[in-house]
This record gives sequence, structure tokens and C-alpha cells, in this order.
Amino acid sequence: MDTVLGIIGGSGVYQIEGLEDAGWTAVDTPWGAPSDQVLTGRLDGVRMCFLPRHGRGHVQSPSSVNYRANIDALKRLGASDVISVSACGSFREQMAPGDFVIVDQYIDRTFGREKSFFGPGCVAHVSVAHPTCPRLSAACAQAARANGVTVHDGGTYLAMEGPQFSTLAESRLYREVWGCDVVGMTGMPEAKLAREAELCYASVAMITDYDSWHPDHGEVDIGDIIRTLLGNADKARGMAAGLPRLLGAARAPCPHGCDRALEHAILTRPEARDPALVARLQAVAGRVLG
Ligand SMILES: CSC[C@H]1O[C@H](OP(=O)(O)O)[C@H](O)[C@@H]1O
Ligand SMILES: Nc1ncnc2[nH]cnc12
Repeated sequence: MDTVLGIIGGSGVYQIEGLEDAGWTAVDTPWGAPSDQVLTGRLDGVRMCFLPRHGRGHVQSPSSVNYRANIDALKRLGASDVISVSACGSFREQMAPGDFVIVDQYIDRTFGREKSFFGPGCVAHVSVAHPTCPRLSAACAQAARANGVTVHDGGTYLAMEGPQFSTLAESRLYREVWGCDVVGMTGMPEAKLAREAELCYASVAMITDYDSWHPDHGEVDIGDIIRTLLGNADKARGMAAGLPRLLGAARAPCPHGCDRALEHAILTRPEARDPALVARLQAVAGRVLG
């Protein structure tokens, strides 16, 4: 199997450079329109698909992003691995603005978003105990460090609905009581959907601020965030450029089973399945649905 590297660019990351045969492609999905066209091309012999999460021009809010369409579009283009790049606030002194945190856990506080490809007529339950892929996460950490970024291995991401930032009481709750490390508005349901689509998924939190808990930094200031974000975006592009060489063009099965997540997950008996939903699931779950 070939590596096809999908990258979802967050706030400030609306394109990547240096792809051979680069072009923006419109992708239709049964879940509606993705956030934008997908930039496809090759880097160091590896096929790449880049999708700006908020669309070029930053059109989609965290609540309006069509997460199902985005994941389906990348899977449909053949992605084997997806790297999610996100601007995040930090709950830890040592996780400073400009640093990257390789997220490995989440607390999902989002609501009102479509969180599954499955539903009535085709019910599935996948495990998200370990929602990110350790192999892909390690490659991201290595590629970012090679670009001079300070990288923290492991961190819990609090996914909030937004679009407003947290109140001071929420910020303290997430940090002191729930033990979260970073906060953002888009990590969920993206990670859950990537697991349902049997994609290796890694999440790179690019720290832009200390949210509002830090006594020396006051409340979140969007002007400060944007300034930090622009520097972070260059680092993210540097990381992305190093990944194809690290991952290689030929891809062995995932040692952690990300690419087999649906193996025993579908509970609905074949004869009881809704043909219309089964048809919509073709790109994400065709491997097990036949
Ligand atoms: C720019 S501040 C808030 C905004 O940035 C993050 O987006 P993304 O995760 O796509 O980088 C955060 O989740 C909010 O949507
Ligand atoms: N403090 C914060 N809270 C939520 N999302 C963010 N994105 C960047 N900084 C953030």
C-alpha cells in the first residue's frame, strides 16, 4: 500500500508550498461539501492532499466546519494518514506560545455537531480509547523538531464548541480539575471521524496563547493569537515538508490497528442495513461493508 498523506490545516494554515503537480480539486461527498477544494500533489515521491479546515479566506467557523465531508473527501482521495494542525491555547506554563504539542487524548465538550458517519440502519461502535496514531504522531514530532520547533510529546486537548473563548472559570476547570493541557475548538469530532474512517490520525497543537488562566497573561487576545499564529504556520509548513521523507512512499499496515478500526465494529446485521446509508458509507467503510 502507498502512503497518501492528508493534512488538515487549521487557523493560519490555508495552503502548503512546494508540491509537484499541484492543483486544487473539488471533491463531492455524500455528507455535503468539504470546507474547500483539496490541494493535491507530490512531495518526495509521496502523494499529498491538503485541506484548509476553515476554507481559504477563513470562511467556516468551528461549528460550521463539515467534519464528515472533510474526512470523507480525504479518504476518497486515497489518504492513508491524516495530520491535523490546530491553533490552541495552553494550560501549562512549559507549553509556551510557539511550541507544538503532539496531542494524544481529548475531552470532547462540543455539541450540535455531526459526530459519526454511522446511525440508524448501520450502527457501529469504534474504540477511541487511544484516538491518535502513535506512529504518525512520532513522525510529526520528529519532523517538527528537525525544523527547530520545541515539541511536547503527549497532551490532552479540550475541545470546546466556541466560537467565544473560555470564561476564566472554564479555563480553571479544564486546567486544574480536568487536567487538560491544550484547548481548541476543532479537534472533535474530527479525531472520532478519522478513526471511523480507519485513518491514521495525528494532531499537532500549535500553541498561540495561555487561554485566560495565566496570572501574568490576562485574557485571550485575538491580536496576540494572530501574530503567534503566523509564525506557527511557517513552522507547520516546515514540518509538513519533512514528513514524506520520514514516512516513505510504501506503507506497512498500522502497527496500532488504526487502518482496521471497523473490523468488528458494525453491529447491524447485513440484511437489516439501510441500503441508502450503506451507499453513503462507501468511501469511509467500503472495506468492511463490501
Ligand atoms: C484563531 S483562534 C480560534 C480558532 O483557531 C483554532 O482553529 P483550528 O483548530 O482550526 O486551528 C481554534 O480551534 C478556533 O477555531
Ligand atoms: N485559548 C484558546 N481557546 C480555544 N481555541 C483556541 N485557539 C487558539 N487559542 C485558543
